[in-house]
Amino acid sequence: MSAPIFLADVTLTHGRHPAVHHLSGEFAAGSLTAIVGPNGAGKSTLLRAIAGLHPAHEGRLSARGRIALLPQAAATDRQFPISCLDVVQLGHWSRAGAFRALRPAETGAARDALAAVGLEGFERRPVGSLSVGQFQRVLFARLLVQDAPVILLDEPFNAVDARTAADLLALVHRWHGEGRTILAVLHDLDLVRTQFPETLLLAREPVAWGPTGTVLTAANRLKARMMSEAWDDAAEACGRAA
Ligand SMILES: Nc1ncnc2c1ncn2[C@@H]1O[C@H](COP(=O)(O)OP(=O)(O)OP(=O)(O)O)[C@@H](O)[C@H]1O
Repeated sequence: MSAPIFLADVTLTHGRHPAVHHLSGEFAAGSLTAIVGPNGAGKSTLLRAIAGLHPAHEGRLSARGRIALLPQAAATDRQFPISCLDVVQLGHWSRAGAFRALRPAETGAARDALAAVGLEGFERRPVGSLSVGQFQRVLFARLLVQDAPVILLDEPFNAVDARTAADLLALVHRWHGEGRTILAVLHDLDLVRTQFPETLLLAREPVAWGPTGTVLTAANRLKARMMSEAWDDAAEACGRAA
């Protein structure tokens, strides 16, 4: 089976400023990959590009099939008055469209998803009233409803307690067992070592990509740190080609 996500010499920029340089490779179907690297390494930008939310400045990025993205919690505004059930039901939109009413089975699936993340009885609660961990559970319920073959998670376990992280990680493993392709941006390297078979170490340029044990070596991590210390945030794209 061909890879659902394929990148050939991809460069991503914000305005003229580079965020990801010259990334080539593929995420194989059914793979479970951690994306790690220093702050500002381009990890979120890469996920958004794969999700089709950020165009490639150079190179070719192809992503096949439906893709579900869990954005970083800090990027999510939940001050508007919307219930947990409504947020989860938004997961149906890519298939139902914005204009037809949801079928009873779809509402049922959203209720089941809330129950599956431990939030039975939270259907009518406004999301603004939830704790950080409870809201992250709601977003995972929305991913369950999206039922996408490719799932992108941006720092999914940030600021959640150990029990919530364990429950959400179990869902990630369930999705992996179902053959979905999963990419997760993570900072906890112990978690990556024990739970994620593949890793991409990014420092705007790729440092290493492959089996986690071969990527997270001391030498590669030092290289990533040195590359991040050498960043010139005012640089124009694209340094290597210039
Ligand atoms: N909307 C934006 N406009 C301008 N520059 C941006 C924007 N978003 C990100 N950048 C810049 O692009 C670079 C990569 O940012 P990105 O958020 O992808 O990094 P990251 O690896 O996800 O970082 P972190 O671990 O801190 O979340 C950074 O220098 C950042 O300042």
